[in-house]
Amino acid sequence: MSLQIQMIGTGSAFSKKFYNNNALVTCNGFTLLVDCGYTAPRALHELGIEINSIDGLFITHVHADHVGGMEEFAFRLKYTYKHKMKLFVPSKLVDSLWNQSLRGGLENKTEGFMGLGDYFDLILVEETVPTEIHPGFTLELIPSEHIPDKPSYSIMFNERLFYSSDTKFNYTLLSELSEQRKCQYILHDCQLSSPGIVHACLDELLTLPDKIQSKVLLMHYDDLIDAFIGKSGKMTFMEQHKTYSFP
Ligand SMILES: Nc1ccn([C@@H]2O[C@@H]3COP(=O)(O)O[C@H]3[C@H]2O)c(=O)n1
Ligand SMILES: [Zn+2]
Ligand SMILES: [Zn+2]
Repeated sequence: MSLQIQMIGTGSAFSKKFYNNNALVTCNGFTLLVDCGYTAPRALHELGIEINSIDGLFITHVHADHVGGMEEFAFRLKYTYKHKMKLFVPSKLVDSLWNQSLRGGLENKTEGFMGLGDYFDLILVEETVPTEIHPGFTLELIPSEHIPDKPSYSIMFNERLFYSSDTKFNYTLLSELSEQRKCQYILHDCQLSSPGIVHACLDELLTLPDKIQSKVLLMHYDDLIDAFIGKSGKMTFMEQHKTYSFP
């Protein structure tokens, strides 16, 4: 089943030129928003995409550029659209997503809104087993190395497209995905300057063999991108708002 991906933003956490690195992934008529950062509501508004036209939301980890738009989503879904969107959350993230990121704004004891399930149709997702979220549309959580002791996930879609979200560079994983698992496409975060520290940086990604690089699309980059065009080997920088098709 083919996938279409539109990055509603391609920026790093502190970019002032690009929106947060969040993606609309569509397969077989189902549109999933991967991450909902603090710029997501504006980015969607500029694209003319109504929140309630999105079928589901998936969260990779609890940094604000990935979850900071969720309070607005929750309030508008409840009060404007009167609709519970499907919210797919890795089970290890549920507690911190509510108690450490969203509870301050969303808890309402008077109305009895005491958890994510009061705003969303909450669906827990487990690691390392492909989960069918819609007929023909699967995702598999791959724990990523990002911040020590803070769970974060990359995703394998339909067993052939790897979406890193935020992760340090992992040559072994990318080789295995490409060679053993026959992964066809790799969408990877890319910090332009070295060292990466909590992200993969361009210098590290350039150590991949050409065969793997040619599968790689780069995202989550900072505002100095213009100086790096033409310096990314066989890898391609994704463009914000463009829709990419993956047959
Ligand atoms: N040790 C760390 C931890 C975090 N950071 C920055 O904080 C950002 C949080 O969102 P992000 O997209 O994961 O990118 C992180 C780093 O820019 C960082 O630069 N060094
Ligand atoms: Zn990020
Ligand atoms: Zn992060």
